[in-house]
Amino acid sequence: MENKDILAVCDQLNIAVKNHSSTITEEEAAKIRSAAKNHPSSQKPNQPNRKPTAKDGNARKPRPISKPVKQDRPKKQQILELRKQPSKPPETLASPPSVSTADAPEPLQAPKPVRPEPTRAPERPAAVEKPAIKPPPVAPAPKPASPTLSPPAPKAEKVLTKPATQVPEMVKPQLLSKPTLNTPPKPTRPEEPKVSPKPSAAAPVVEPPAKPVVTEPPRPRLIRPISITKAKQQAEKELEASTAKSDGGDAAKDNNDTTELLVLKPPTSRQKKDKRSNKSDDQLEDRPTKASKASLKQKRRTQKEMEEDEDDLFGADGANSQAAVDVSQSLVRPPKPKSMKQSKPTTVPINRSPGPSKGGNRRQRNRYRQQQEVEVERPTLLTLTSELTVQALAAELVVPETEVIKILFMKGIAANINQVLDIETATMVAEELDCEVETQEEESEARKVSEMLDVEDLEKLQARPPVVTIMGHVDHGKTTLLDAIRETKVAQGEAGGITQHIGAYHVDLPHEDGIQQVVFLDTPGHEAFTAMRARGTRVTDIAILVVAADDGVRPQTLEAISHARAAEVPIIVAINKIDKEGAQLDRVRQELSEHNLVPEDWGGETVMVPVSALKGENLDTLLEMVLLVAEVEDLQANPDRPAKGTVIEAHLDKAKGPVASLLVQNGTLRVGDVLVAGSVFGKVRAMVDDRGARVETASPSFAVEVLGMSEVPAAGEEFEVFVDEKEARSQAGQRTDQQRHTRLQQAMASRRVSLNALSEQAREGELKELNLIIKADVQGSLEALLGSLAQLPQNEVQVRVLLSAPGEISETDVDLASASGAVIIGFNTSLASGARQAADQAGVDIREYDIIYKLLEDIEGAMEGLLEPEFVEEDLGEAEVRAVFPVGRGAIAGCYIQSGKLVRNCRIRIQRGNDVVFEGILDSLKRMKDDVREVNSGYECGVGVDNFSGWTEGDRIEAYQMVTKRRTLSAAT
Ligand SMILES: Nc1nc2c(ncn2[C@@H]2O[C@H](COP(=O)(O)OP(=O)(O)OP(=O)(O)O)[C@@H](O)[C@H]2O)c(=O)[nH]1
Repeated sequence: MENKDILAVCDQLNIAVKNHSSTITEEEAAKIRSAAKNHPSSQKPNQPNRKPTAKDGNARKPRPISKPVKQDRPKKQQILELRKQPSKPPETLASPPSVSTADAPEPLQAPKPVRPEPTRAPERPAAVEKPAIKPPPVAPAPKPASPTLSPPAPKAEKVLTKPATQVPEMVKPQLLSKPTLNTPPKPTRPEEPKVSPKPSAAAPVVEPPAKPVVTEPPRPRLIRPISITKAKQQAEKELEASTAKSDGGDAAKDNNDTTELLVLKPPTSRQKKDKRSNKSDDQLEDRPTKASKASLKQKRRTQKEMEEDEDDLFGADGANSQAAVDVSQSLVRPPKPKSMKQSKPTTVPINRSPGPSKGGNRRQRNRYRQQQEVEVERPTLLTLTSELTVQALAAELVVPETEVIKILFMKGIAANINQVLDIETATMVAEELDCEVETQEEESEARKVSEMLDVEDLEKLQARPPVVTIMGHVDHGKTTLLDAIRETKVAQGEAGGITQHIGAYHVDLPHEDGIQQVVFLDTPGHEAFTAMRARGTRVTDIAILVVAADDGVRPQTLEAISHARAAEVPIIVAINKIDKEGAQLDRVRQELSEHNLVPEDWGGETVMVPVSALKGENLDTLLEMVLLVAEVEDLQANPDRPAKGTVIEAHLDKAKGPVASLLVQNGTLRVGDVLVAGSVFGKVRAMVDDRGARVETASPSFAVEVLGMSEVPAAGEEFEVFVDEKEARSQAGQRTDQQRHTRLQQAMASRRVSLNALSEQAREGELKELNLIIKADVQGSLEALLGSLAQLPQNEVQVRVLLSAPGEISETDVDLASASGAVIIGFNTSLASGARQAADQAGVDIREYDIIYKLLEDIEGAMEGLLEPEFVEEDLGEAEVRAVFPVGRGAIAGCYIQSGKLVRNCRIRIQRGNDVVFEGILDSLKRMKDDVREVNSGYECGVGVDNFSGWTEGDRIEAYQMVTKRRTLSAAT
């Protein structure tokens, strides 16, 4: 029977077969056999239904043989053949016996009869396809189907399997060309085409979660021939159904095609990874639909077409494709050589994208490493505000503690990591590590420390008088100028003629038909008062720089300029002493210009007024300028609030107790106000203005002397009025504790200076200390003194100030001095009762001074007294040897003393020509025959030396003695 007849029989018997290659069971075969016996076709004589072709060739001969046996044998032969197939590749498997007989005649010649029908095989595909569509859908095989279960029709298989195996090659371009590929469901499950045949499967394209789906590797079973075949069938159905649809539909199909092809690509390791993490069953559900369509499309497209697409991808549609490449490359790593080449560059941006990629991790590591490197960078500038431990310093300098300890050790300082270093020592260490150090005090000294105005004040601001500071070099006439302005003679009353502490004076100036107040701060011009001047600048609004016309710009002039600039206040230059003969105005202007103070006359911006303070010349112009600049500055404050300001000066008055000069910078200070200045609590008992008049209030820019402070506050401290007394007290208490702690640290630091910074000298016994207790009238004087002392050379003798405080010298101070071997220095202060007596009893030296120069001189003297004296040669005389007298084993030199004298037991040097032949002690000196102690010049004498007898006439004797000589501090330096 012919195959189609057999298939017809199968159809009748309801045996599910697709074509002649389909596998049937033994039972089904038996049924078919019995049915076939009755089939009409089996009754007909078997005749070939076509003419033998050339291809058939020699098949003619066996035909007669095959005829007789054909009816008996075909079934068995078919089964036998089928059993051999499973192990063969699909193509081989796909060749059923009937087909193989067409190509190879040998089986036909076998003893078992075979029908010659194989020659009709070429016509079969059409017949095969029909039944392939008709059969009910086969349920998806749960396991990979063995080829024996569903050998495909030879032709159909060739069409399908080839593209299937080539898919990875052809797919890539498609994949790359369409971003929609992000969502391709797997078409490799053709068993489920009907589940979701929607072409809209492309929609998920935009959904990021769909991406991982794309990356899913196709399962091995998905490329089973049977699956593809079924997919094809299903796809054909769908094609038929959709041929009438619109172009849009086609487009959708195209998309699906792409997705279909995509999935067939071999998975990459990353895809596998992604799959593990992202895959979901739901996503898998969608695949069959797309797969079926893809299969269909695949069938319709030739490889050539694919390649054309690929070309298009990287051609006309460059932009889009590029984007697609970016996406898809991250998803799949297709092994496709051609497209790989094209897509290589596009992998770069993907690698750059943030994420947990290896590249990203490396970048993170690099960033971390860079951070590490940044952290390791050492600072080049260090700001030190207070002493600190070795550990803290090491941290600041970003070095190991051992490094700091090593540096200290090399300097002769043994320290551990908890050792506290003073700023000086810390600076030394930092400089060793090439790090500059600046101390906070230096930086902030001249700055306006805190803003006096609060936000609430802004609505109630009123004009206030300017606070003017007069600055300049020593003796350039600051006090005289101020004196001239306020028409008093302050300068004459000052000790030593020098201003020694800040004074604040109010001056009423006629201005625009009224009176304008100006507050002047008279700051000292001596170098020692630098700190105080800086403080003066800190509260000032305008600086008057006094420069003597006959002296020009001097070091402290420059210093004053820098302070004014640091405080950002305008500078008015008063060129003083223009009445003097040596006055050179232009020279002063020139010198100032070199320091960026260019006079207005020369096109600059600095107001310069030539004046004579002594003669009162041109002072009006100067004051006019002050008011003008003040106007421009628009100085304001809020008088309707509790006062806030700065302590200008403070001292202890025997009768009045602590007295503080306060400059009110904002608000109004009233008698009865409770205030805290620094750490000092106070309740204003009385207020006195600069003219000695009692006042009840002090408005902004007013300076008053306040009584009622509990202690002497430090000059330069800010003060603030508190509404609540309790709060004020607690605030003061807190600050006191803080200060006590700081003082303690300073005391420790003072001791450490001698122990640490100078430990090397101390070890060698060279270090001496001069312990001092300094009491002064006011805080400002103390600072000036301490500043001056600090400038004394202390490399061999160290000045240690054990105590410095304003007030009179008390018995307690004497006790302290006695215990520590200190000298008490009193500056502008007096002795408390009993102090002198106590000092006499304890043998304590109390020195009192009212001029700073004298004080410093004495201290220098005391320090020099502590210096180790030096031994120096002192020449005694010279003698010439004129005769040599042998005496026993030795010899006596007969000499003539040419200068000075020779003294017995003095040191002598015997010179012969330019050589020194002996150096030692002159043991015997005789005049005539008598031993004498010394012989003067012009006389002859006999000289004997125990260890030397090799005299020669003409030798010269130099006599000298070693004496100690007191050293000066400058020499010691
Ligand atoms: N010829 C002349 N001498 C003046 C003038 N102004 C000041 N002097 C003199 O210069 C000297 C110093 O004057 P002071 O006012 O004490 O100078 P200072 O700058 O305040 O000095 P310190 O307080 O030490 O900083 C005094 O002898 C003054 O008489 C002036 O305009 N002309």
